[in-house]
Amino acid sequence: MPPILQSLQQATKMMSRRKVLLLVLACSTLSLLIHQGAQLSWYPKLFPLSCPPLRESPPRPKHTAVAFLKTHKTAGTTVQNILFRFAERHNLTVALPHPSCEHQFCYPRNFSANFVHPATRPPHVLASHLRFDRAELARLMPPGTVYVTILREPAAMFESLFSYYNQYCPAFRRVPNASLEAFLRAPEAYYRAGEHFAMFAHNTLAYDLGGDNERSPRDDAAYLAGLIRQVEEVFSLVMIAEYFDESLVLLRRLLAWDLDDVLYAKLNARAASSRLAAIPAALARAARTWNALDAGLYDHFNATFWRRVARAGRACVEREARELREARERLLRRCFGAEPVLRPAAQIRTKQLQPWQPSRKVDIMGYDLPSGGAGPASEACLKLAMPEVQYSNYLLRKQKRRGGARARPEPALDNPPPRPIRALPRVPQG
Ligand SMILES: Nc1ncnc2c1ncn2[C@@H]1O[C@H](COP(=O)(O)OS(=O)(=O)O)[C@@H](OP(=O)(O)O)[C@H]1O
Repeated sequence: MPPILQSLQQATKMMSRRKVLLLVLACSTLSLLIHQGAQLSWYPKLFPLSCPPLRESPPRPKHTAVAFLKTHKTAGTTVQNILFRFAERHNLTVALPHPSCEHQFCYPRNFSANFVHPATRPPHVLASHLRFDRAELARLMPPGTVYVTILREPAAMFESLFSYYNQYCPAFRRVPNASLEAFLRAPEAYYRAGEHFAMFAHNTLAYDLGGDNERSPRDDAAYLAGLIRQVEEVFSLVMIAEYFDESLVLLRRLLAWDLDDVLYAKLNARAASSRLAAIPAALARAARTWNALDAGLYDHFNATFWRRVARAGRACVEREARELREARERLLRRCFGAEPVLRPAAQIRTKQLQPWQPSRKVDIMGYDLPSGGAGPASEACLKLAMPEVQYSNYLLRKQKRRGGARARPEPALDNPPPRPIRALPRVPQG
């Protein structure tokens, strides 16, 4: 036996059984603390990898001035729904588009504060689609507004855009058999910069962020770097759709909200039959090459996201994300029955919960309330699963009533935009 083991054996013999037991107990407690991140006040100082306690003392007040840039096909509707419900619970004003902008702030035009319905000004919260314009948002939002947004892996996002906007975007309509592969094999054959809704077919993230979606980082690396810098200057948090729960943990910490404030139901998801089960690697590469600006933005902010998670303490963020998932599952069961399922619009009886369907070829799923649902709990459940169009209309009506704007006719916009995509749910069959 090596000498070191011999001396260890001797030392052990010298200790009483009780001391050994105490040592084992102390080691296990220490290991448990490291893995579970127990919320003891001395814990963060002792283990710098952990995160600050859940309950801050003295508690920071919840931050209520929030502008969420709702980028396209990035889980933005789910985030918007969280913000709408938070605003309602805390009696906050939500900026909503003028009716001639439909439920978007006249996208794809650059945002203007004039697109905001007067009955929804001055707002605390803004969360509807728009093309980012820093100065115009600063004109509208109160000082101290926290700006947040969300990005999604560009190949997955492009597959979603291609399917969702297939009937609206001319670049996609030209492609034979609505084949994503055919488009990505020769995008230039179908794409015309500057035509209607072209931004849904090329670097949509960059466009939504107010950038020039026709720039190529291959020819102009400085442009991407500049766009990243501008985003970093304004946005306090860039969430990542693939890590949605972790993103919400960072969001609720940034805003000093409770975990309950960020519970959600997944909204605007396509049915499995309307999506590619997996994007082949070659197709994903082609999607990233075509959307190189978006790929550069995503790669950068995905990296900064994980640096942020590390700063908050990865174990802590994961633990909170787990708590969030558990609380969310309990809430979904309470609202939508023992086995809550996403259903196609045709199977949703509650009209307010039928999601808008972009075409006959794409099914967007939603939840339904169990029959006979009534009372205040079901009101909260209704809002939890309410699609964007219905929730925006509901909030506008409510805020107009609150502002006493009922009797007045809608003010006209000076320069009304072309009508955006029709925002009506497809009539359910049967
Ligand atoms: N929580 C959560 N986590 C991950 N992904 C989610 C989540 N909620 C929604 N989604 C997916 O986001 C897609 C819809 O995005 P948006 O709501 O931003 O679309 S829209 O631009 O408002 O039409 C849509 O993607 P596809 O199904 O691939 O189309 C949703 O499935």
